[in-house]
Amino acid sequence: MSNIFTNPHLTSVTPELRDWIITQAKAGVSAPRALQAMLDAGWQEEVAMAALESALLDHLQGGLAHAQTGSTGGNAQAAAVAVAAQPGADGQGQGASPMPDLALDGAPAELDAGDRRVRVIMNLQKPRVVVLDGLLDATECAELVSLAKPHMKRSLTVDSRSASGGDELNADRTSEGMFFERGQHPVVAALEARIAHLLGWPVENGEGLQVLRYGPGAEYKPHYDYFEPGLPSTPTLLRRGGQRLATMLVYLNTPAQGGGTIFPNAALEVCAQQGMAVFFSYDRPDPGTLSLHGGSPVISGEKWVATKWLRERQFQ
Ligand SMILES: O=C(O)CCC(=O)C(=O)O
Ligand SMILES: [Fe+2]
Repeated sequence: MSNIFTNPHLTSVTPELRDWIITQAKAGVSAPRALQAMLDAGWQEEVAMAALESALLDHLQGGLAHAQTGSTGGNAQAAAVAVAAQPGADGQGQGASPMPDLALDGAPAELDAGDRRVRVIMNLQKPRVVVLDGLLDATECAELVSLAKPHMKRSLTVDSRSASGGDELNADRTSEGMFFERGQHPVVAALEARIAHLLGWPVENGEGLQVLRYGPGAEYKPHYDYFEPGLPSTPTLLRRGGQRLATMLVYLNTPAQGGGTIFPNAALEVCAQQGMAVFFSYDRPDPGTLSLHGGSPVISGEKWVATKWLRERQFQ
């Protein structure tokens, strides 16, 4: 099990480690807590301290000409506090970083998805949730289900206690699932291209499409899709393209009863209807985005969905 945190010879700050440290600071995680996560993951204290200090100071010097961090050897905790106090890091969503989003200025009834038009059903600002209709047609939904069916396995979630970011069975998630590679079939590629077109976000920044099946009683309890700062598994997960920023969930069938997607902070339930999709985004890995969501239990029938998670950078 080798990763950026367990290599005892690592003496320089990699871009992934730097991003992870800065993400921690922006999410309000204190420098001592970030340091502890690195120590827990097996880093030598001097190396971890140096990485923390240099990443935060570099970041401050690049983005914050007026930051008062003391001497050039100023301590990392002061730097972390200064970063966390910046606009966009305070839960107000003012960050300059681009986000995947839909072109909904002017309240259009339909959006261009490249090879088709999709209808806009609902547009909520906070949490950011948009419901679309017609992202897939019934034939495409059925094709995705039949391509996925032979490969379905009990869904796993990331084991947050493991620095390797391994998967584990989770009682909160009683669905079955599988992942396609990007572009693995024409119908997968078509959906990926539509999502990229609608959101202005490169296909390459998307994780492989995940298909889930829920039988009667199965559910996915409320959770966040972003990788929680400070957990041992997070640095490893962030290496593959940075944070998750948004989710596009497409309903591949219409369950007879139950199986909607709930957003408890908005008291909202999006009903699962074949071909419709719910998009939601989270501009920082923080509950303040109100992006808590879950798949409510299927009462009768079954539920099939496809999930596309969008990363900050190219997912590999
Ligand atoms: O099935 C649903 O409605 C939610 C699925 C979900 O939250 C996920 O795949 O991350
Ligand atoms: Fe989710």
